[in-house]
Amino acid sequence: MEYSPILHNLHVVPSSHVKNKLFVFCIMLSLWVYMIYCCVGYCSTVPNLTYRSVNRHENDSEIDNQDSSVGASRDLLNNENDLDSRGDEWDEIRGEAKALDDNAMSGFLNESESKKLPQAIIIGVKKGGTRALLEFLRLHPDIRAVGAEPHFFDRNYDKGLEWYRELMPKSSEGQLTMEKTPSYYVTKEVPARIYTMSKDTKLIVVVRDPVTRAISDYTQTRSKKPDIPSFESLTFKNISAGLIDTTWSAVQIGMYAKHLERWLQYFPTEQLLFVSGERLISDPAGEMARVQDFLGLRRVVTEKHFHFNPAKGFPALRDLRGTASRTAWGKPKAGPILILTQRWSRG
Ligand SMILES: Nc1ncnc2c1ncn2[C@@H]1O[C@H](COP(=O)(O)OS(=O)(=O)O)[C@@H](OP(=O)(O)O)[C@H]1O
Repeated sequence: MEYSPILHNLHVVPSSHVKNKLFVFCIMLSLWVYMIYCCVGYCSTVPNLTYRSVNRHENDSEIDNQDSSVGASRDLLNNENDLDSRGDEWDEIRGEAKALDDNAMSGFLNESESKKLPQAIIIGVKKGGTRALLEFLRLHPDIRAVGAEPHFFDRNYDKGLEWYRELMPKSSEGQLTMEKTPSYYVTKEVPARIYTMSKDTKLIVVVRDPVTRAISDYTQTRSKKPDIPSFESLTFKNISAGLIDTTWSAVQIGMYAKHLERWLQYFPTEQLLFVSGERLISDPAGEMARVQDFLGLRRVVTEKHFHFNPAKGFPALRDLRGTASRTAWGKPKAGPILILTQRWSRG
């Protein structure tokens, strides 16, 4: 057959044209898939952010409301809107890790991670040292914890378990998901609700001398509302007779044994761990060893993570930048050990 330019055009030129089109189509398809993936990753971070802002707003308006946790008690100390902001303060210290948590690409890099309901919860007590304990635990590579207080089992239960799960950070198999909400311990509905979620939930209570706890609670409120009555007048019905007003919430929260009875109706003692708020200050590594044992974790958080700051009188977190765990997050190994001092204000 003779060479024909017409035939050549019919067979060769159209096929290379189709190839070009296919090539462009593939590139566009890949770009679309990538963009959709990024959007999905971004959206998964949105509920957390939304919750934080909504929660703050709710707390602002609740500041003068009765605290349902202690029933009909007199409550002049409901200033829990402070709690999340202190969480943010700690988050600044852990800024690097938090930024990675919120990064949509971290999900892309580790598809085996998912959000899970907490297997362990710090349930109390308010002003016991719960924030410090949670932040110490967040140093552990096998723990993923939400920084803000979800208040799911006391204030947001009607939102449902899916809502609660969405608040949790992603975790991989073998990692424990945790949260802390100190008002759970004194709220009568909470033990049954946690039991309904999972009867195997591990429960941690940070307790502290009830009198210093009450003073800490009161001091925090007075820094916001200087006009409240004196501590003595709120504590005593009759100061000369030494008669204490047990209807005051600051006193009620400190009646640890009374609240414990409710918990023991649902959970065996082995599932509850009482942590000493005092020892979290005097011997944080020792107390952390107990907590890690209770949670069935390796003792990773040890003396080397703490630095005692004599000026503040509190242990501060030591940021071990450059350790193996940091390099696991893709950070450079070089760099000096930084000692980060935590600014703690009373109240
Ligand atoms: N390492 C470390 N650093 C700073 N503070 C520490 C630490 N360990 C325990 N504490 C004590 O924690 C008290 C605050 O308790 P909470 O975090 O449970 O308060 S809150 O319920 O979340 O508002 C707080 O009480 P006050 O300082 O008396 O207010 C501290 O005494």
